[in-house]
Amino acid sequence: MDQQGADGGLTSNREQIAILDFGSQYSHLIARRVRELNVFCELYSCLVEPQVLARNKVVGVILSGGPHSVYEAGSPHVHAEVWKMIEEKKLPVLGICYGMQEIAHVFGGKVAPGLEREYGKAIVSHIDANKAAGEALVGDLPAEFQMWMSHGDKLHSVPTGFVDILRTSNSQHAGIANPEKKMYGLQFHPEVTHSPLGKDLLRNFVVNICGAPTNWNMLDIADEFVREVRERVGPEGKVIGAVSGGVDSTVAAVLLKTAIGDRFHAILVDNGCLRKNEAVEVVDRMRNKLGINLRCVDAADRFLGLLAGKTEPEEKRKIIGTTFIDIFQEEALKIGAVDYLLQGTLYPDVIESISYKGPSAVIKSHHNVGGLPATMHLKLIEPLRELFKDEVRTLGIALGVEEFSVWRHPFPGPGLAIRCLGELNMENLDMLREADAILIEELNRAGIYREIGQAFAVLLPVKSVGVMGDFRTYEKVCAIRCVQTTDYMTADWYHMPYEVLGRISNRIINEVRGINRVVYDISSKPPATIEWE
Ligand SMILES: Nc1ncnc2c1ncn2[C@@H]1O[C@H](COP(=O)(O)OP(=O)(O)OP(=O)(O)O)[C@@H](O)[C@H]1O
Ligand SMILES: O=c1[nH]c(=O)c2[nH+]cn([C@@H]3O[C@H](COP(=O)(O)O)[C@@H](O)[C@H]3O)c2[nH]1
Ligand SMILES: NC(=O)CC[C@H](N)C(=O)O
Ligand SMILES: [Mg+2]
Repeated sequence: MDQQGADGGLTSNREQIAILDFGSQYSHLIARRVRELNVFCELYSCLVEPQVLARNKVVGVILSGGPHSVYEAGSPHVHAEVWKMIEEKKLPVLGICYGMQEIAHVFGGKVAPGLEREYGKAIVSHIDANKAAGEALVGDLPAEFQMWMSHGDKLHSVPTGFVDILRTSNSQHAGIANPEKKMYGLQFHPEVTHSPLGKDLLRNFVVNICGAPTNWNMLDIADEFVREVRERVGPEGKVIGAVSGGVDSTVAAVLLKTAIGDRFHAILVDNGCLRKNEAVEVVDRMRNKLGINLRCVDAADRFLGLLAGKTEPEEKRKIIGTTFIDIFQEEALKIGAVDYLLQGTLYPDVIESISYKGPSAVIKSHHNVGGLPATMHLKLIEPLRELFKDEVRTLGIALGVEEFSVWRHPFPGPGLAIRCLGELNMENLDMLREADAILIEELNRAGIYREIGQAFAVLLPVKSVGVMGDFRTYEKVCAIRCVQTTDYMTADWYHMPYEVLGRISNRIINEVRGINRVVYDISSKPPATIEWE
């Protein structure tokens, strides 16, 4: 299990590939690709201190791309002590784009602006005279292959001890190698899907050249976690956990229950902003299907009382966030002698706070992980801290969590409070609950629920005129939002078949009193966000 050190660095006891992030938009993708090879890796800031890396069992290093130019004053560079460590431990290094330019910069090559910027597909071929030098990295790739480029700077001469191994029509230096030092550089991005053989190339580096173990597999992780929790909590210790019925907290709860049985107390808070029948269904599923000791705290009136008259999205979130924690602490006191709190933090949450770019601007307050109040004395248990969302899903399946829970779309903690725009009241929330239930039912009926990353209805604080059965109506507008996404950081609107859209619209207008118009949201993220508030 990862632990956060005093200097903010992580410590893990697994052999790993360290990815140093120079701020590329693809850095997370490098991590994803390496994980898909069943190899454990972690993302670090490119400015990582040597002692942070030294605490981990690093078997190889990947330098990511980045927006800067190595020759500019103030551009980021790997710590000299880290380079020293790499050389002393003879760690293999793969530099990608800026990463290759960094290798060139450090080892005496020349990097300068190219005549043409190069974005998009490029055909890469081997440099036959240096075949032996590139053998370990690209020896098994065909004579020509397609890779994705995204750069403006270029290598004008190779660094000392390196030779060119790959070229494109635009550059003699598309790939460089120093096989003695096991150091390689690539001008292109093997991590993106537009580089079809990129995964083979990465496998050659991490598995063959670095010798990283390919044992990152979800069942082993589960066993390891269960052992660690038993040790940490001891034979008597109790743990409480906030469990929403979403995939993250469900998988985390199953792990805790396996580790300590009924000494794990799961709590579902009904904040009045859950979906139709949700509290009843989650309790039923958790207790009866998964055997988890879960209690529902009905706090709908308390939340709605505090939210009355509030319309500003961030204010709504803050009220809900703090009230969740208040309830949690009250429940911990009732149970008594609870030392630990289970959280469903995922790896992307951790990455956000360590990336080179630093924590991004706060768009929505949920992005602030670790915003727990100082008055909270519970110690954290975060079993999913090393995992990406799809790894959590794989783990859920391996642990026998039913498909329904595993594939559920994410549902935000503040729930319908941020989908009922403007002022909240029970009448509007009930309207939204009905519309949302119809939407989800129709997506399931059409067999397209799993094609969509997230789907929901939004109740707009807008009225429009309609005509129903010869009467004038003046009622609310409901927006439907369906997006396709893998990481929820970017998203495209889902191109929903017209017949399904038609059925959803008809049913909502006919069946939900108070709504007389349905519109479909066709905004991507960015510039929109997934939620409306
Ligand atoms: N109604 C709730 N009752 C108790 N805990 C909750 C509730 N809603 C959210 N939480 C807590 O907040 C955490 C973050 O919520 P989040 O929605 O990101 O995760 P999730 O609900 O587990 O999964 P998903 O992202 O798939 O919805 C949850 O893991 C859970 O611990
Ligand atoms: O637990 C949460 N608390 C929140 O306050 C919150 N706001 C957004 N989300 C979820 O985050 C993902 C990205 O959403 P946005 O594009 O709207 O930022 C989407 O999956 C959103 O549903 C939240 N989750
Ligand atoms: N994608 C990158 O890493 C770009 C690196 C550098 N800024 C260039 O334009 O060449
Ligand atoms: Mg949720």
